[in-house]
Amino acid sequence: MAISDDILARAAPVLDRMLAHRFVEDICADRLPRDVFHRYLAYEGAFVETAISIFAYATARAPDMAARRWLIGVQSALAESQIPYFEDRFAQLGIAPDTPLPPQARAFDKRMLEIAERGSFVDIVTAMFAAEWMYLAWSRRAHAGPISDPDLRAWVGLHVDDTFVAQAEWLKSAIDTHADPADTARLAAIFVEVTELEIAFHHAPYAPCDEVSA
Ligand SMILES: Cc1ncc(C[n+]2csc(CCO)c2C)c(N)n1
Repeated sequence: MAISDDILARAAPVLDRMLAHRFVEDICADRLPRDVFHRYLAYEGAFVETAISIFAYATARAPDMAARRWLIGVQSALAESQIPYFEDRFAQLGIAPDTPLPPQARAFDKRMLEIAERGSFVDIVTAMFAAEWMYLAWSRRAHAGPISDPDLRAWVGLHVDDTFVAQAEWLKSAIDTHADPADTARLAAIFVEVTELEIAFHHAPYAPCDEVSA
């Protein structure tokens, strides 16, 4: 079995919990409250900025030029198109760019950055694989159904388009190319930990009063 598939198999219970998350179920049933979506977008904007740094660490530790080139392309796309997307949406929807982050969103950002600072190339790639693979899975499911809010529809659409699919698949195959089978248990633990943090992250916009106690 490919190492990436072994990781997915070992992480199946937590991955299934994320895919059955209230946030995902609400989008699939076209009933995600607008205020929840807008708070979520504010937390997301902060994470996309963190993702630029995460990919910068991955670029620095990349084993070859092909990987470096790919990762530089990812950083460029995040800086040149994702960040402007958030700036534009925040302005249109009246979301404050400095919306305070709840503890769960801060914990996710902090731990992802920590893995990037301290981990090996495959550790970083696995953390981002965890973050992207489940987005692809739930976005495909959500995209097949009706989504009334055009902004939410566009957001889900971003995660089923060819660019995002290629990115998630690149991460998966980078694990298979560069990881050693002896790394599997450590990488599966990273995948599980990141997915647990994702579950908490997606719970946060439902409980904005957590921001007060932050
Ligand atoms: C909390 C959170 N987790 C995962 C994703 C999926 N995702 C979409 S773009 C991107 C960064 C660069 O490819 C990632 C990880 C997300 N958006 N937000």
